[in-house]
Amino acid sequence: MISEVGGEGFHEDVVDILKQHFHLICLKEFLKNPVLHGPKIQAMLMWNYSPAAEPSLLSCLPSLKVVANGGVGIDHLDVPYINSLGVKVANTPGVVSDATADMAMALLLASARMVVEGHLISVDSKTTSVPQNLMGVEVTGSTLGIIGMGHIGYKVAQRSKGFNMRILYHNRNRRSVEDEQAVGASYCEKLDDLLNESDFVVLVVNLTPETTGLISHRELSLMKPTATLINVSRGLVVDQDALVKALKSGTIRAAALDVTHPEPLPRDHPLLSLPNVLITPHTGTNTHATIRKMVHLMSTMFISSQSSAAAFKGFTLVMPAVAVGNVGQLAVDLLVSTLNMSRAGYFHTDCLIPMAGNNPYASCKEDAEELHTPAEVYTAAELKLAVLQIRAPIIQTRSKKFRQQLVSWIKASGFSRTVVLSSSHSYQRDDQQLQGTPLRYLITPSLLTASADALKELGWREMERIPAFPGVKDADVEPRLCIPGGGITKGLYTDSCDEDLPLAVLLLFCSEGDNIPDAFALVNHLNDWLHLLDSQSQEPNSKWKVPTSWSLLFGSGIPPALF
Ligand SMILES: O=CC(=O)O
Repeated sequence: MISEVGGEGFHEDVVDILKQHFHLICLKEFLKNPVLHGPKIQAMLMWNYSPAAEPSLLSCLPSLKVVANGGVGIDHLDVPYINSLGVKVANTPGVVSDATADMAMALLLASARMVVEGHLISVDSKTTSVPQNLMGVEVTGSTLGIIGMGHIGYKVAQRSKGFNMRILYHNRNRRSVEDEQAVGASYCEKLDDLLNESDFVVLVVNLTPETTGLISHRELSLMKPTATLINVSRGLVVDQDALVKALKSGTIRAAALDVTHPEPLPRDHPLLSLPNVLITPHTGTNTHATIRKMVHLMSTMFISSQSSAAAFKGFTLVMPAVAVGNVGQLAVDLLVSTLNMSRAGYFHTDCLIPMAGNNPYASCKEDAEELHTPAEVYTAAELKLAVLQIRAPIIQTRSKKFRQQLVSWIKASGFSRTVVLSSSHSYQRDDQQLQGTPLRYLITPSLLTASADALKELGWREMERIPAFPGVKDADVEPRLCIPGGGITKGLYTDSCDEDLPLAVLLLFCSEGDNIPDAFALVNHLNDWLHLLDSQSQEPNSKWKVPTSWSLLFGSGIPPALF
């Protein structure tokens, strides 16, 4: 259920994504016959705070499983109450961060340089001369105080570094020294110090009981009279009456707000008539690219391995086989990291050794604390690409079951093709496999039809079938496919042939050891086919972004002092 298409609901531009995944019903339609529709609704997708997840509505939705919020802030949701109904709450972190940080910078710059005032003068029919007294304040080299150094706050810092700003931040937890150094930010344990010293104060906190009214009379009075307050978090973080007073009396220079309380403000609200306020209507995430990412994340988080909905219709799936040197997994790591893929969900299976760990692609401490599991699905919607990363060994006796689960999920999800990245023991190569490239492919008949031309152009080499008894050419016995060390590769390929599944295997002969160069070789090979990264680079490996977790790949090594 959604509130509506257009108006205050989901933008027309994203409805195609929703329709790919759901049978949509709008609130108005639902309300015409709640008894009929109620039991069918499994997900409520909120946009712009609606439909409101109120008891009167939720009680009509006995089959509801998830309330998914478009946006990261869920302060408008009573999460314990919703959970008590057996309903999960989801939001869209990560994908909103860039656009929101951009908005913070837009407000900061516009307020500092009086962009809106300048525009109004420029288009005013009475303007006859260029005003000399429209004076802004300098951004470059000034001091920025970021309150809330989460994902978005950190991105504000990254941007401000380019303006040569001195960056202070206040956060519940101090970030790592590496995070601080990367953007040149200094931690202010005391909020008061940050307020005292900053020329621009940006609010990027979540709204919680602790942050409600965080900026009130006392805090504003600590700020410089030349300072600007920028708010991209929630209106209630600022005591608006105190802000009106501070702006009127010159306690601070100006405020630039993407958020207010309420939204929009009553038309006679004093903030609206102050000359030193810039207000935008909570449009921090409003870019076509970002709303599509948000909606895609909201949609794909529901996909279950049991689901029969073709959730990834037309997508290419790339997945590793857990094989020699984990080359496939490392190659998939490079894809997720470089393409900045979003985690869309988990592949639920009882066939992998259970494990959990930190986020392997974390770019900051906060991200690193996210828990990750052995089989996760990531997507890059624009590229119609999904990957299933597998991080644990398959339980030996469950290999067949795992393959069956994979095949049925791949089929149900509607992938147009699957590419398995794999490897095989170098030392077990057959004579004919010893020369030339160590890269091989396999392709199922149903994918061959679609890819024959591409393969011809690539000039790739197919994995050779080898005689059943090495050295003995027995015409009665068909040569066999043999992938030593390849894990489920052979089984998955054979199952896919039987099931008519469009699947290719790209594999590399290699040995256990430092398999990073092998991973680059395999992912570059994949890229030659799929053109996921087109950047021309002299050094083919440098176009890939190495995930942070790779620094832990080989332990801490042998102490150099030994040599
Ligand atoms: O306000 C925007 C969000 O919560 O993502």
